[in-house]
Formats: sequence, C-alpha cells, structure tokens
Amino acid sequence: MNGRGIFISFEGIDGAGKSTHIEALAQAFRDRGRIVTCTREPGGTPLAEALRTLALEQAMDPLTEALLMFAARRDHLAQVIEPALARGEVLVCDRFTDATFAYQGGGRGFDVQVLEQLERWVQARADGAVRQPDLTLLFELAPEVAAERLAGARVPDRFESQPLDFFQRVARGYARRAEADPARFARIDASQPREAVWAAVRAAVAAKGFW
Ligand SMILES: Nc1ncnc2c1ncn2[C@@H]1O[C@H](COP(=O)(O)OP(=O)(O)OP(=O)(O)O)[C@@H](O)[C@H]1O
Ligand SMILES: Cc1cn([C@H]2C[C@H](O)[C@@H](COP(=O)(O)O)O2)c(=O)[nH]c1=O
Repeated sequence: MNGRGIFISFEGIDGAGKSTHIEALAQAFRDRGRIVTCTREPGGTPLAEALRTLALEQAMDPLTEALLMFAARRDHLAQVIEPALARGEVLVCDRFTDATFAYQGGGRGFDVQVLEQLERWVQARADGAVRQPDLTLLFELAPEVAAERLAGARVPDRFESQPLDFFQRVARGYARRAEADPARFARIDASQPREAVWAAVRAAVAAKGFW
C-alpha cells in the first residue's frame, strides 16, 4: 500500500549519529506497509557516487566543490528522488542540500547567495516550486564529542579530517538553516543515549503525521 510520497533527510556533522538510525526508520515505515528507498548525498546514482569519490578524496577549490555537490544532487533528484516520490514512496536520505549550506557555506565560507541560486536551479520541480524534504532530522552534537565518537573508527576523508573549528562553523551553518525553516526541521539532541535519540526520531516523524 502506497500513500503520498514522503521525503525525509538526516543531517548533522560527521559522527553525530545519523547512520545509526536511518535503517531503523526505514524499517519502521516498511512495518507500516510503506515502500522505502534509503539513499545518500553526495551519491545515490552511479554518476553521483563517482562525483562523491572525487569530492571526498580530491583537493579542489570551494566553487568546484559546491558545483560537484549540486551536480550530484541534480542527477540524484532526476534518477531517484523525484521518481520515488511520484510513486508515493518514502525516501530517506542521508544528507541533502542543508549539508551544502553547512559544509560549503559554513565550513568553507563559500558565498551563501550563490548556493541559494544553485538550490533554486537544481531543485526546481515541474510545478515551479523548489524541492525540499518534508522533514529534516538535524542531529546536534558538540564537535568535540563527535570527533571522539569517530576516533579510530575509520580512515578520515577530506571532510572528516578537518579541524574542530571547521565543524563549529558547519554546526552554525546547520543552525541557521533550521532557524530559517523551523516547520521543516526537527532538532535532535544527539548527545543522548541511542534509545533516547531513537525516541526523538520517532516522535518527530509522528508529529508530522507520517504514521
Ligand atoms: N547516541 C549515541 N551515543 C554514543 N555513541 C553513538 C551514538 N549514536 C551513534 N554513536 C556511535 O558514534 C559513531 C558515529 O555514528 P554514525 O556513524 O551513526 O554517525 P554519522 O552521523 O552517520 O556519521 P557520518 O556522517 O560521518 O557518517 C558510531 O561509532 C556510532 O556507533
Ligand atoms: C551532501 C553533502 C555532503 N558533504 C560532506 C559531508 C560529509 O563529510 C561527506 C559525506 O559523507 P557522509 O559522512 O557519508 O555523510 O560529504 C558536503 O560537504 N556537502 C554536501 O552537500
């Protein structure tokens, strides 16, 4: 049984705990009879995954980095996100455009007005509106704690190896996006134990009337 399409994004600095809950949320929707696609950005299509590898591994200037993120997003929207929503499915995405405003805008200090223009072009829908998630779960955690959680877990990529002040700027970038669109965002205290974080995720989804 399909209902209307639902687009949920997970956001937060690296190590905030997003991935820990994505599959559980997908399963909770499946248990309610929904078809769910779990995907991620940058990535989600063969082309976007190739662009992800470049963005996470190659040195590049901030404009190139921002354009790669939006190029990957455009392909992802066209190939995966819009078709799934048109079929009435649930689409759960590990990061979306808020990450560009947080990492490229906040972290790198790239011009936010340029990002806003790219957002309007890349996310333009057939009806002229700009595609945004129906709900964004923002995992908020002090960068020091996130770094401790990630320490030794894996070889850090080009973003994960940034210093703490980079992630402080990323966190402020996320906070600005949440303040600008409070109806879309659920801000989750990710310093809590996993069970409490999971309860907050479920409560945010229920508050939107998605189940
Ligand atoms: N509430 C929690 N308390 C303590 N540790 C946690 C909690 N949630 C997740 N972790 C642990 O923190 C680490 C990072 O979690 P996770 O991979 O889910 O973060 P993430 O936000 O998806 O990171 P990234 O964006 O870098 O992939 C993992 O080792 C995970 O087990
Ligand atoms: C979508 C998006 C992502 N990033 C950064 C954020 C992360 O460090 C990596 C993706 O890796 P993840 O840990 O698997 O989430 O890419 C970015 O800088 N800009 C973006 O738009």
